[in-house]
Amino acid sequence: MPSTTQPRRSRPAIAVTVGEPAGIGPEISLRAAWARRHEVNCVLLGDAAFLSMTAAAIDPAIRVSALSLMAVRNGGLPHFGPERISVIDVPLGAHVVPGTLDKDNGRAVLATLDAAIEGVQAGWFEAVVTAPLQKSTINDAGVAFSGHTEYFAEHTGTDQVVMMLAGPMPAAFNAADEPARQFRVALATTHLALKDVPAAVSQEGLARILDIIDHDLKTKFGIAAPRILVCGLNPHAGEGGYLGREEIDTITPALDAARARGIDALGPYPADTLFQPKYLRGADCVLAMYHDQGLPVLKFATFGHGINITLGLPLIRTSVDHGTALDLAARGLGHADCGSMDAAITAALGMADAVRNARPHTST
Ligand SMILES: NC(=O)C1=CN([C@@H]2O[C@H](COP(=O)(O)OP(=O)(O)OC[C@H]3O[C@@H](n4cnc5c(N)ncnc54)[C@H](O)[C@@H]3O)[C@@H](O)[C@H]2O)C=CC1
Ligand SMILES: NCC(=O)COP(=O)(O)O
Repeated sequence: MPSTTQPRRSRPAIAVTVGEPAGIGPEISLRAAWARRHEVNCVLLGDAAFLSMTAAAIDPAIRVSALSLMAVRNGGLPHFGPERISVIDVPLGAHVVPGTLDKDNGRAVLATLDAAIEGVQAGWFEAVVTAPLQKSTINDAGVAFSGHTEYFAEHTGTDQVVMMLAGPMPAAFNAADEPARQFRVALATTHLALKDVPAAVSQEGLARILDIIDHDLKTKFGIAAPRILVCGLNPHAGEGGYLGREEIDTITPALDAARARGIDALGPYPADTLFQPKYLRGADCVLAMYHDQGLPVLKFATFGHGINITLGLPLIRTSVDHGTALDLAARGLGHADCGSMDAAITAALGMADAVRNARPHTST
């Protein structure tokens, strides 16, 4: 069966969940969807009346068309042109005061995630991009929730996913003759109290995480032979066992086993000295053991242009590298930077292309 590169659909449809309504998510979603409308059909999932009002306040030229979820279920996604942004209406529970959280809106935020998953599974969307939500508000609404990453895993029946953030590699970390590269940091554990991290790092878990990173970098990012550098858990990667034994008992055996399966994974490296050009030049991804071991470094280098990607899902999900920025939302529209949302949309399109091109098809 011949396999040829499949052209991108002229205007692919992706779902954009607008996140916490009192934060900057609705604004950056509308701005990015409007700015990119000729290239991509960003279908917003949120409260249509609230988004129409917000759109009018951002720019009266923005046109919004409300769709009911039921109508899309029955008739599919209508093929509107780029002169308007489609919004699938997921009504909020309470009036929105920018910058002020209201737990009565928590469940509606979750309902946008459910609609996005349904839409990808039904073939309406090629990918999902999520604007930031407030994890505490969902919990205040009575739903135990630790993040999109875990929610998408659970609601797609996926046992193991990997959170990876990525952004442009700082110029100083590139050789002069080298093309621009991405700086990627994946996490072995996600939203977990620090005291629970050591017990959550296991040989079996690391095996699955390394397999997912290797697989997804190949299939969704087109990297033929990904090299993954792995951090230790303890200071100085355990200092030969004197500062902790996880490197000896867990991480090193997991890396030996991964290499035996053909995965190019090296380490464990002391995390405090790994993030320097000498190591990063040859790496496609760094695997950190926990959230605040890897993400401060990545965000220091790329904040505002970085993205968050969930690897291992049966769908494409990208997100911004920042949170709800309630402080900015409280000040009114026009203060939030859209760079990360824009990058998340670009990445989702690129991943959708890679997946489409990897699929064998017969020319007719
Ligand atoms: N993907 C998601 O849903 C994410 C959600 N969060 C949630 O966001 C909430 C707030 O988190 P924080 O730690 O306060 O981080 P935050 O990213 O909301 O804010 C940190 C600082 O960065 C600034 N900032 C953030 N985004 C910006 C933008 N687009 N343009 C300009 N400045 C920006 C804010 O004004 C603030 O000073 C938490 O509930 C957290 O769980 C955090 C990260 C990702
Ligand atoms: N620091 C990243 C973050 O908190 C985003 O989490 P998620 O909601 O994408 O799972």
